[in-house]
Amino acid sequence: MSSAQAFDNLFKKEIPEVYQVPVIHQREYLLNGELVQWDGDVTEIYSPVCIPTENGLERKLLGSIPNIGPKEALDVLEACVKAYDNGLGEWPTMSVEGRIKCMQKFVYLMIQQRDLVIKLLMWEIGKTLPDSTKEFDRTVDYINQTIDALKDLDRESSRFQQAEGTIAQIRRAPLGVVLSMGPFNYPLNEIFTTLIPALIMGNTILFKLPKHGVLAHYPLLNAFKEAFPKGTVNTLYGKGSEIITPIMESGKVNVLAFIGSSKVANGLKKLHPKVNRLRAILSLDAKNAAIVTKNANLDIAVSEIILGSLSFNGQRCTALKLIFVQKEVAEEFTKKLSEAVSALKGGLPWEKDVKITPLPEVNKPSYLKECLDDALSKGAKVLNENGGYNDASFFFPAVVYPVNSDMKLYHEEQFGPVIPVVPFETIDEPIDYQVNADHGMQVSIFSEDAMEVSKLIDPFVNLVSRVNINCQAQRGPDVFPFTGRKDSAEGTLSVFDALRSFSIRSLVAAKVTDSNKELLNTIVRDHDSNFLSTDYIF
Ligand SMILES: O=C[C@H](O)COP(=O)(O)O
Repeated sequence: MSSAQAFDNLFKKEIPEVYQVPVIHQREYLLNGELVQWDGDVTEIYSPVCIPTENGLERKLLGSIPNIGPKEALDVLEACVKAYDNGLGEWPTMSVEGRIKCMQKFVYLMIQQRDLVIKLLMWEIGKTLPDSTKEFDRTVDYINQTIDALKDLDRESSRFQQAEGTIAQIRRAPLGVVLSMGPFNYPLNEIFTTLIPALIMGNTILFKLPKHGVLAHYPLLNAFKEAFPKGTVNTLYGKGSEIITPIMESGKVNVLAFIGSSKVANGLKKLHPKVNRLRAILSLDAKNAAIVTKNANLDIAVSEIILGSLSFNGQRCTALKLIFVQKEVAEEFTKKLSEAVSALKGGLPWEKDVKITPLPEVNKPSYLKECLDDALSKGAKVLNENGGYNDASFFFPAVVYPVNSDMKLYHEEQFGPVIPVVPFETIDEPIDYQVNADHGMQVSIFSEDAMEVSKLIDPFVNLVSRVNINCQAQRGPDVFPFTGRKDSAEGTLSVFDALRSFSIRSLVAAKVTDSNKELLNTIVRDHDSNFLSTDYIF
């Protein structure tokens, strides 16, 4: 069967009614608790799912969003600054209990929109039905876990610490205005891993919507409006260079919460006139390696590497983007890997058992082809059937072998369905790769030999922020810390860490005297009667 025949009908099938979504021409943005109507420029939003037209395959129009300008963006910023009011606003001074109640209302309203958001995720970013469903449900779980973690943190804050004749209560205070921006690959889940903890800690939020996955947030706009006090969450739509530049230049953003490339993150930080006053929580570049030694169980390695390299078509920062295989097992491994990749089903996001779907980034297929051409011209081959087949937004995964350090695929973060495989003789080679890389997020080591694994863990725990043994790389479970070294991250996210990242410890301290002990116990009881704690130090 030729490639063209294999995927001939990919975009020509009837789309079941149950997966259809309405065209959404959004004209509102959230400013100071109101859904303000926009009648200026708009940006049209297209799906990676194409439809046949007389001009050939064309991305389906899903709707449009406001394209606000710098003036409106600065109004949105001012609403955020005003709602924070130097930490004296309604939201930053609200009790923890009050903030939790607002967040619970938000979750309740969000869940009402579950079906529509899941469908929009499939249409807008091409994520499969199981993965879109998981993204939504994981986000709800994340918010609920965050609420529980905040209760724990608040209990901690109620206790006093005593040292050298001083007693102190260590409280967690908000930081100010948080600009939250994130990528298309987890437009809901990953953006909420900064937005939600920042919000619940009492900060006010400027939410810049992602380029793809923006309409999936439309059904949630009203939930933000209804659940939180005016000005607590405000939304921004438009070109980053036009609207984010003046916002950063104003110097009024206290925290930049950004998930994307280190180049953009550094550019944004530089715009701030007092960068020492800016906290940055960043999740950035990564080209995570897998290392398959001659002692690996190759079947486990293959199935985990397929998950790691090709889940959501490889469009994950945690994806395995370079596979090192020891020469003794390279032939057997690449054979098993390319057979397994050839068997993956390509299709539309809602189709049963489909693993490979159309890509939202318009230029991605041509970029991937460029990477393949570069590798092929330098002696590599595509090993699997249909590898690199491309039609409009669809690109079937390619296993490329043997890759070496002269090729783009060795260095660049492909963020797409291409698996470069590098043969190695001694373990020094993958270690050198990681030492010389500008990033350091995760590695996956495949070996059944405990001594070998043990020897490999030691260098890698100092080079990356997570070493996976006989499994793919990933961010979750969300209670685990998620960070990276070098250009991969700044700060740490996780259910627990994020609450700390988006707050600052603020002490209430006093000399230890009988009268102060009495005073402080009263303060703690007052705080606890408000809410949670039952433990006292005295
Ligand atoms: O794109 C980066 C995400 O943090 C990956 O998350 P994940 O490992 O849960 O797919």
